[in-house]
Amino acid sequence: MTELLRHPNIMERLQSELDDVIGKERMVEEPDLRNLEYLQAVVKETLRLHPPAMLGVPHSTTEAPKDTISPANTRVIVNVHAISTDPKVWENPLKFDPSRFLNSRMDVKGQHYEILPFSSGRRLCPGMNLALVSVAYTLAQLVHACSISLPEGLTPLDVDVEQRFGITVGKRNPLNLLLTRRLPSDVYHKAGLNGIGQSRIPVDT
Ligand code: HEM
Repeated sequence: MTELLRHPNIMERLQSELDDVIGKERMVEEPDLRNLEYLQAVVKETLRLHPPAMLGVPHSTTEAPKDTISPANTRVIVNVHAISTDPKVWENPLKFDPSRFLNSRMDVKGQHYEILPFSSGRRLCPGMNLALVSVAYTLAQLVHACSISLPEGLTPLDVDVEQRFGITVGKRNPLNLLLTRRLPSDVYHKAGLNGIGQSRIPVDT
């Protein structure tokens, strides 16, 4: 959400994909996710530039792996963030640009070693599929059902980007947003979301 507020053109493109694919007469549903190519690209680009587990979980070798110089019992910590922002692999690596994942086979599921937000191999995150669906679904519903803007007087350049480092990385300070309805009232009513109106909601993502 922070990157979308910093890049209004990307927010607009995402919103227009949602309007094209879903329309404005109903909410996003889970089966829609596979038809939202740009949304999936936004999720992948977020995991590339802001992997929640910047440093993977430490592992150690039980025996010396073939063709490597590490002896047995070497502790290995993969720098996930360094891999997915490596300038030898990624053009403009620090730029938030979801379109780099359009028409690309590159995925985040541990098959492409250029981007490993869920790690890879037998200790791959077992919550990966749940996480990918939950993040895409939540983002799609928010962006489709709400116009999301900054509090009055703030510009995209003012959006706070400070991070809090720990086992996982998150935002240091909550994001202040203004959410307003953008679909006809009966759509919220049918979804049981009558409470959505015009309010400031801190979002910690
Ligand atoms: C965007 C969200 C998530 C990211 C980026 C993420 C990433 C990771 C990473 C990098 C690891 C370390 C893998 C390794 O040992 O090399 C991991 C492990 C793990 N994750 Fe996730 N995860 C996410 C969401 C979830 C969810 C939703 C669940 C459960 C519902 C989950 C459950 C686990 C568990 C149980 C492990 C330990 C697996 C093991 O040691 O074998 N994760 N995750």
